[in-house]
Amino acid sequence: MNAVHFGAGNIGRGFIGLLLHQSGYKTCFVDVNEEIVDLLNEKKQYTVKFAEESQKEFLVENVHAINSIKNPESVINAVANADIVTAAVGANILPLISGLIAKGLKKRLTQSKKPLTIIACENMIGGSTFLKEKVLEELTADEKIQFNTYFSFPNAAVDRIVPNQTNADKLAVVVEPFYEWVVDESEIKGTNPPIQGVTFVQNLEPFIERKLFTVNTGHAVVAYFGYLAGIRNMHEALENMEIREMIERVLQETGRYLTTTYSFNEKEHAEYVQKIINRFANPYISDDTTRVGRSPMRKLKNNDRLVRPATKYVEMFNENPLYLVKGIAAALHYDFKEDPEANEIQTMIEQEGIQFAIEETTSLKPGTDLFEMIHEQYDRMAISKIK
Ligand SMILES: NC(=O)c1ccc[n+]([C@@H]2O[C@H](COP(=O)([O-])OP(=O)(O)OC[C@H]3O[C@@H](n4cnc5c(N)ncnc54)[C@H](O)[C@@H]3O)[C@@H](O)[C@H]2O)c1
Ligand SMILES: O=P(O)(O)OC[C@@H](O)[C@@H](O)[C@H](O)[C@H](O)CO
Repeated sequence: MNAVHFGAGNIGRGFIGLLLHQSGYKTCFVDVNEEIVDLLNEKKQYTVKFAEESQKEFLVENVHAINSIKNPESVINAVANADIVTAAVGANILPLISGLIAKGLKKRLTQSKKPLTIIACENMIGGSTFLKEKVLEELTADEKIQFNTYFSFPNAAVDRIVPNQTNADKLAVVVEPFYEWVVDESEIKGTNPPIQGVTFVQNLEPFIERKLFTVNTGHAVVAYFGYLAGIRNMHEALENMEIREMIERVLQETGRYLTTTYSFNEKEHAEYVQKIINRFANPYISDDTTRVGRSPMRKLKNNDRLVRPATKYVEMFNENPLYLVKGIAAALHYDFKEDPEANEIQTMIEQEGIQFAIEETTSLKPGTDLFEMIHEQYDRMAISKIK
């Protein structure tokens, strides 16, 4: 079986690539990073090591790679002949890979009518649907009908902490042992792709919201408060008692929303939360607050990990979630110079003011309680010691 995976980065190699290999696929990685592409083609294998006492190691074999800038035709052929297509490139990059996927799928239809599943493994709600929309933009009305008959883009939730890598071996990846990959099977045409370790569900919404609004909301809040306190490492941030309290409170707010909306039992959810906080504190992983806080514009969007649970909380309980609001204000203060989106927000605040920046980043409207609270917390943080 042949897999094509876009994005040979941390999650691509350390999570998706490993599971595809363990399921018997030969994986073709597609990437724009010349060094990684060349190394994959030279070695045809790499190692994945667990960040735990045992340091268990796995060898991922039968891999190669295509540089999509230099060899777009090869990518088109690979997609045309694939048994599964996956991606973990980042939400903002999906529109950049959609053109090649569309061309690959068009070519596939000229040679076979075999169904194909394409899964975007990004931290976002509706990642595969978004990729599908971008692919459909490349098609005629007739082609769209054919695509809808043969190709599935099921949404997915993926969970495994893979920090930025600092290994001498550039292909090796250190990952936490925990993982969860949940795929919406209600969208799949034909049979579910055989991937070991994937949980197929009929309704993904509870799973993606639970993951994004617990793991990623908690992670983001620790990262932004850690950064503002001058801390560069996620462990150290969690050792700070104020930040520890902040994450517990934020996850109580998202937990209240999640357990009220879905059938998660409160006790089990509390255990899920504690497990996640322990994962963040895994001493065998060294993760940067600036990796976890990366791309604050994306993280502040109204359908992402901070603003969406906050708006849902207000809608559901008619109360304001103070700690989520503090997390949003901290994200607006995040000024890491090497992060283009952080710079964009800081420039916007300097040139247009904080009101404009809140509206532009979160799409919330001035005058609403949530908007005014974010503004107030932002101002408080600006004069408090933390900044
Ligand atoms: N790292 C984690 O802990 C983790 C966990 C779950 C989900 N995710 C999600 O997985 C996705 C990838 O994250 P990551 O941490 O692996 O990032 P990463 O930066 O390590 O990997 C992204 C890869 O995509 C490649 N890329 C960029 N533009 C491309 C293009 N046009 N075509 C093909 N490849 C391209 C990059 O060169 C890089 O190798 C993100 O959406 C992230 O939110 C990450
Ligand atoms: O990848 P992002 O930028 O959406 O979020 C940063 C981290 O929270 C994220 O990568 C986690 O490590 C991951 O989602 C764990 O499953």
